[in-house]
Amino acid sequence: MSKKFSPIPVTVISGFLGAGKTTLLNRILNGDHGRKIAVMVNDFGEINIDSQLIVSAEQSMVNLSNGCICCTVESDLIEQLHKLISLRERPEYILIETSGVSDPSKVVNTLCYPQFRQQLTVDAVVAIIDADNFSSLDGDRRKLAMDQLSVADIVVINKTDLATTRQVESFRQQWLYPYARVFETQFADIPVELLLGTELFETNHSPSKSGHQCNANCDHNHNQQFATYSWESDQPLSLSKLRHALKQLPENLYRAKGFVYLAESPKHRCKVHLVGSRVEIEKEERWQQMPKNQLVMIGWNNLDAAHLNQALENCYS
Ligand SMILES: Nc1nc2c(ncn2[C@@H]2O[C@H](COP(=O)(O)OP(=O)(O)OP(=O)(O)O)[C@@H](O)[C@H]2O)c(=O)[nH]1
Repeated sequence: MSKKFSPIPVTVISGFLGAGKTTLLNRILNGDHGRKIAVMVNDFGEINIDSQLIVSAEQSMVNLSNGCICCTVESDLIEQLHKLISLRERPEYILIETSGVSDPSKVVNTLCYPQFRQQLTVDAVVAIIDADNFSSLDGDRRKLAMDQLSVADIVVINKTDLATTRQVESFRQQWLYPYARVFETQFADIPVELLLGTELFETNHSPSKSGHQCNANCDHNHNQQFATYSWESDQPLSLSKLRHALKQLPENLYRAKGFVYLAESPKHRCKVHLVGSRVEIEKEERWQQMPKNQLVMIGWNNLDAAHLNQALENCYS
C-alpha cells in the first residue's frame, strides 16, 4: 500500500428492506460511469441472495459475512476494505450496499477510522425510501428507517409509481432533512453522475451544518430485532401454489427474496420478491447450475420456522 494513491471514494447505499437498493446498485453498475467499481454487499439472511441479484460482470464483488453490517460484521467489513485497497489494481470507486436492517452511520464511522484516512473518502450516503411501504412501518422499524434517512446526503424517494403525489409530498415535509439532495424515482432511475463523485458527505459535515445526525453509537442489535428464515430445496414448485402461499404469510414477515425452480418453466430460474404485501415472481435466464429453490425471509417478533417450512413444502407441484 502506498500513500501516493489518492483516497478511493466510497458511496454507502442504505434504505429499509426492499426499498430498492439492489435496483439502484444495478443501475449504477450498468450506467455510463467509466469507472472500475468494487461492490460490497451485506445480506442479513443466511444465503447470499443480493450478490446473485447484481447483474454486471464488470466490477469486483465482495460478499460481506451474513449478519448486520452495522452490528455484527464490522470486523469483516474492515478486513475486506483492507483487501480492496491493497489490490494491485485498486478500484477507482467503492459502493457498499448495506442490508435493509442496517444503520449506515455505523458503516460511515468505520470508513472514517484513522487506518483508512489516506485510503478512503466517504463521497456520499444514499438512503432509499420505499414510497409504497414507508408509512406502514411502525415502532422500531419506523425508527430505523428514519435513522437511515437522518444520515443521508442523497435521498431517493423510490417506487413513486406505487404512491400518490400526496404521499410523496408528505415524505418531503415530514421526514427529510433540508440539506439532503432529493430525487423521486421509479425503479431508482437516476443518472449516475448525480450519485457518484458528488463529495456531498464532506460538504454536509462541515462544522457550519447543524442538525445532521451522524450518530455512530449502535445501541441496538438487529440480529435480535429482526428474524430470518432460509429455505432451500431441489424439488419443483407450482407457481399458483407458491403465489397463494406468499399471499398467506404472517404479517410480521415483511421481506422475502430468492430464486425458485418452477414446474411451469423448469429450464429458467425465476426470481421472487416479496415486500410488505406485494409479491413479484419473474422469469430470468436459463439455469446455469442444477435447478433449486433458495429463499430468504425476513421479519420480526420471531418467525415460526416450522410453519414457514410447511407452507413452502405445500407448494411442491
Ligand atoms: N413498482 C416498483 N417496484 C420497484 C421499484 N424499485 C424496486 N422495485 C421492486 O422492489 C423489489 C425490491 O427491490 P430491491 O432492489 O431488491 O430492494 P432492496 O432494497 O435491495 O432489498 P433488500 O436488500 O432485501 O433490503 C423488487 O421486486 C424490485 O423490482 C419501483 O420504483 N417501482
